[in-house]
Order: sequence, then C-alpha cells, then structure tokens
Amino acid sequence: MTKELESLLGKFGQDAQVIEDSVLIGCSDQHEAWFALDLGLNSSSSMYASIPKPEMETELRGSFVELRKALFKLNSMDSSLLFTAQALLRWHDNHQFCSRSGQPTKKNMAGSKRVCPSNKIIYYPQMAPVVIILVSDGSRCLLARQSSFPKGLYSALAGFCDIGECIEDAIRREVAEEVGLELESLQYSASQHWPFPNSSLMIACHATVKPGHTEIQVNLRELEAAAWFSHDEVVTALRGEGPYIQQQNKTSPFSLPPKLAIAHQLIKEWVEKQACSSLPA
Ligand SMILES: NC(=O)C1=CN([C@@H]2O[C@H](COP(=O)(O)OP(=O)(O)OC[C@H]3O[C@@H](n4cnc5c(N)ncnc54)[C@H](O)[C@@H]3O)[C@@H](O)[C@H]2O)C=CC1
Ligand SMILES: [Mg+2]
Repeated sequence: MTKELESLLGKFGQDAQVIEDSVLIGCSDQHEAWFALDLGLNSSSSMYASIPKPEMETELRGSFVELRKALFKLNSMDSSLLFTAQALLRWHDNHQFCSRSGQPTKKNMAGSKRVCPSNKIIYYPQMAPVVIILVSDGSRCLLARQSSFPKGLYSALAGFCDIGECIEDAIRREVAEEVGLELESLQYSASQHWPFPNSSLMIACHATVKPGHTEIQVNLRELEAAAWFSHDEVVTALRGEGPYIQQQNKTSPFSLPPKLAIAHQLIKEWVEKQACSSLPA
C-alpha cells in the first residue's frame, strides 16, 4: 500500500517523505494498521497545495465530497474512521508549534501526540465534551433549530460543557439557557465522537420536564426556533415524509438529523420508548 501511495504522490510531483505525516486511525480485523494522510487539497496554506483536485479525482476514479454531505452516504464503520482521521489530522495541523517555547513540535509515528523538542512538553489530541439532550414532557419531545441548519431540520438541544462543570450541570444549564425549562429527570443514552466544529465527545441523554412546566422561552441568540413535537410528527419525519412546517413565513418539510448523528439515534430511541409505553398492559 505504501508503494501505491508513493507512486501516486510521485505522479503529482510530491516527495514520499510526506507519508511520515500520516496518523494511525485504526486497524482491520486482520490486524493491518490503517493510516490517514492529509493531501491538503482544501488548504491554500498547505505545503501540498500544489496537488490539483480534479486530476487527483481522475486518478482515484472518485470525487471529493464535503464531510458533512458524506454523512448521508457513509456506513457507521467508514464514518467513524473518517471522523477520526479528519479530527486527528486537523489537530496536528493546528498544533505545529509549542505554545510555551514557540518552537516547532514533532509528531510521534502513530500521531497520538506531539512533543516540543526544546522543553519536552507533550501535547495530546483533545476532544471537547458536548451534551445533547432530548427533552420530553411525557408525550411530546422538544426539538430546536439554529439558523445554520438546513431548512426545516430540527435536532435535540446541544451545548459545550463549561470548564469545571459535570455532565448533569451542563445539561440543566443548557436546557435552561436555550429554552428556559427546568428538568425533572435525566437518563444517559449513548456517546459519539463528532468532528464538527473541531473534535467533540457528544454525550447523549434523555430528560423529562416537571409536569405542567412545558412553556418554552426560546433564546433567540442561540436558536432560531424550538417547539414540542408529537410522536406521530416525529415518526413521519423519521420516515422522511415531512410533515410541512411553517418557518419565517415559508413552509419547509420537517426533517431530522442524518442516521449517523447521535441526535437521530436519541430521537429514534424516544419514539421506540413511546411506542412501548402506549401498548396496553
Ligand atoms: N452529532 C449530533 O447528533 C449533533 C452534534 N451537535 C454538535 O454539538 C455542537 C454544540 O452544539 P451548539 O448548540 O452549537 O453548542 P452551544 O449551545 O454551546 O453554542 C455554541 C457556542 O458555544 C461557544 N463555545 C463554548 N465552548 C466551545 C468550544 N469548546 N468549541 C466551540 N464553541 C464553544 C461558542 O461561542 C459557540 O458559538 C455543535 O457544534 C454540533 O456540531 C449538535 C447537535 C447534534
Ligand atoms: Mg446549543
């Protein structure tokens, strides 16, 4: 494989030395190590910026797709590898220099850390903890959208943990800040590494509000809209069949995050729980 890569880089006038910049992202069932290498095709400042994208697409018989768009096409195994690769390569790109000495740092072979040769400080890749919460009032769930989301797309509430905060406090603060609701109970669901905007560890939980305390006060500095959705509305949206919702004098089909996003799994889990709880005893 290294030979194939060397010959590919050679065709584009690149030195095989750049292979040393690759990072370990996993291994196959047969214990073959998998590495990722950034060819810098999107970066004008990159030292490999001279590689022309269209020619590389022809050579590889494929086409480059923006990572967020690829979310709709990838399976969970490929997406996990790609997310790790993207997050790790970007971390290396952003940690080229020691913040204490200003000297260039050096990557270890696997790419699991960088060291400053002058003062021996070790830098490790980091993830920011983010809580993601699906709030329910017993029969409906609360979904919200930011203006940057695709039209009609609603997701669970989310937010970065502040320094010194535990997960429970971050959840209660985010829900209070974004929609002005007080939570009654919390239940952990699952977690996911998410490469956007940098590298986050998404911690997903279900939550319920106190009975009768369901009035939302949308924080318009953080959200464009938030609303309670019924089980039927969510089921229809999960099937990709709308319904249409009114948004700033326009109607758009109500949609949910892609399957690979933990928000989708949280919503699906809520729908399944609702269906079970409505079955006759
Ligand atoms: N995988 C999934 O299913 C989902 C993932 N997300 C991710 O969760 C992240 C957080 O959700 P938001 O509602 O945007 O967070 P948020 O409600 O905390 O607001 C974002 C703002 O927080 C500030 N902030 C504080 N710490 C930050 C840090 N370490 N990095 C970047 N900004 C920081 C910035 O000012 C930023 O504009 C999003 O970036 C999004 O990518 C959100 C929903 C679903
Ligand atoms: Mg938020």
